[in-house]
Amino acid sequence: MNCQVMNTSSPSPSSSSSSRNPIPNSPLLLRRTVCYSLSHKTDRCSGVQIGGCHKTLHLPRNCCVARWSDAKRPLRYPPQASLVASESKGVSSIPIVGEEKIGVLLLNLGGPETLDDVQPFLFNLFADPDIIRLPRLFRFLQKPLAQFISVLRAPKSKEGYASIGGGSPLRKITDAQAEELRKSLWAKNVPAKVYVGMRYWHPFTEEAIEQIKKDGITKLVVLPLYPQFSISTSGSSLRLLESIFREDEYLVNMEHTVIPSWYQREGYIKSMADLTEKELQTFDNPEKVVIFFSAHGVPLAYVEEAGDPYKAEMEECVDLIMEELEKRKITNPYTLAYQSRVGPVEWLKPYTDETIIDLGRKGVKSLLAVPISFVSEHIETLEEIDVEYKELALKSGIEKWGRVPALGCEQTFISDLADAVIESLPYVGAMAVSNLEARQVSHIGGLFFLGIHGLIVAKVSCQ
Ligand SMILES: C=CC1=C(C)c2cc3[nH]c(cc4nc(cc5[nH]c(cc1n2)c(C)c5CCC(=O)O)C(CCC(=O)O)=C4C)c(C)c3C=C
Ligand SMILES: [Fe+2]
Repeated sequence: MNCQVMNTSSPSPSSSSSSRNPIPNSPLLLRRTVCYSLSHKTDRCSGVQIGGCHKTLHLPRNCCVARWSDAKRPLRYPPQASLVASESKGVSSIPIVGEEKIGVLLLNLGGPETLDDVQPFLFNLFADPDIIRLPRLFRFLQKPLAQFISVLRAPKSKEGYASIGGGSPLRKITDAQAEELRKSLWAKNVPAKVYVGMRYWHPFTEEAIEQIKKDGITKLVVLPLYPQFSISTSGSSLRLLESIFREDEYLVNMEHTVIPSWYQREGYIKSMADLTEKELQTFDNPEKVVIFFSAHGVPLAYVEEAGDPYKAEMEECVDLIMEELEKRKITNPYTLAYQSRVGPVEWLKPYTDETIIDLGRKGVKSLLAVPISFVSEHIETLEEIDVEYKELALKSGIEKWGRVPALGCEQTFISDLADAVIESLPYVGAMAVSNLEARQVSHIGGLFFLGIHGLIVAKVSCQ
């Protein structure tokens, strides 16, 4: 087993928010330091110890975690391996690099494809202990509770899905992203096969894993399609993967790298800034538009009690996009709020609906909504933002409403995801043509070895 450990301590991103223009008296985004610096590592591959947090982790030997926070660190390339495609560059051929067969597993939430799927989809979601977190003693209630809540919520959910065409577009879009990512990897001389594994609907993660085994993949890059990490999204999918891996001899011995979050990547930030800049031009007075970042919420206890880094990552992400816009002389006022709350508990604040009303009251006339936690269109962009929040905004005195589209298959974004994959493959990274090489930046993504569970614990315990 070849292991490599790099110091990935993550410096706070430089910023200049003082010169920007957050909205007065509204929830502002001035925080810029993110914790979970998994920074002091011992250089061992088996039972890796990670200090710097208040917990020590003992982790399996064949899993790496790639972080993207320190793009200026010296590059350490392991010995080069030659890239050989197994067959012609066809979709169906299984990629081989040297002796390796490379796979990329994209993780996403999944969505009901028909209205009949809605209730069973909701059951799967609410049966997840990372979505409804019950005390250990009450875990036996998880499934009955999931059944009860899913039946209760189904009519409202169905109405939403009916209004966007009778089902979620998430599968189609994720499949298209997978195909574009595959093409981009091949174009960069990394012949990899790309799989999609959904958490709550088809194609389930278990199905993707079966295919990965059938294909004899030897190196796997796990890439959640959530830019920011949350216990409820990437965390849940990684926890599931961990349990699947633990019980399977093939998987236990397969090298795999996890990319836990990637909101700091230049390509992602640039793509978000590009789309925002373009949409601002559709307003009569672009400089007067309030840029309204709307992220999916999580219950407050996730952040305050369980240590979910989601809020910190979201705030840093917004800062990075605004910094990029500022470089382009775009210094609009902006704010961040959280949408899509479910149930009676308190969620991350400020809430999107309350913030819209507040902005209307303060005399804001033009608003550009930027969906920030999603990379695909789905019910929360197409229905909640485009219909519900737009209607609320217009009622609240906002006259001009715009919305930045989700990234989907946007080219810079997909190419950057491909680079993220390449940089997480040490033996491929040396040979592949990623933008990183073109920029002559010394960095392979900061690899360190960590188990998936360790990752979740580490992410959470370092808050
Ligand atoms: C960053 C993204 C997301 C976070 C964080 C998240 C947390 C979270 N969600 C629920 C409850 C529901 N989510 C639903 C759908 C849904 N959620 C996300 C993303 C995040 N969820 C996506 C991409 C989707 C799929 C949309 C689609 O097109 O199908 C739903 C179902 C829809 C509805 O009825 O509103 C529920 C319910 C909780 C409780 C939670 C954090 C604990
Ligand atoms: Fe959700």
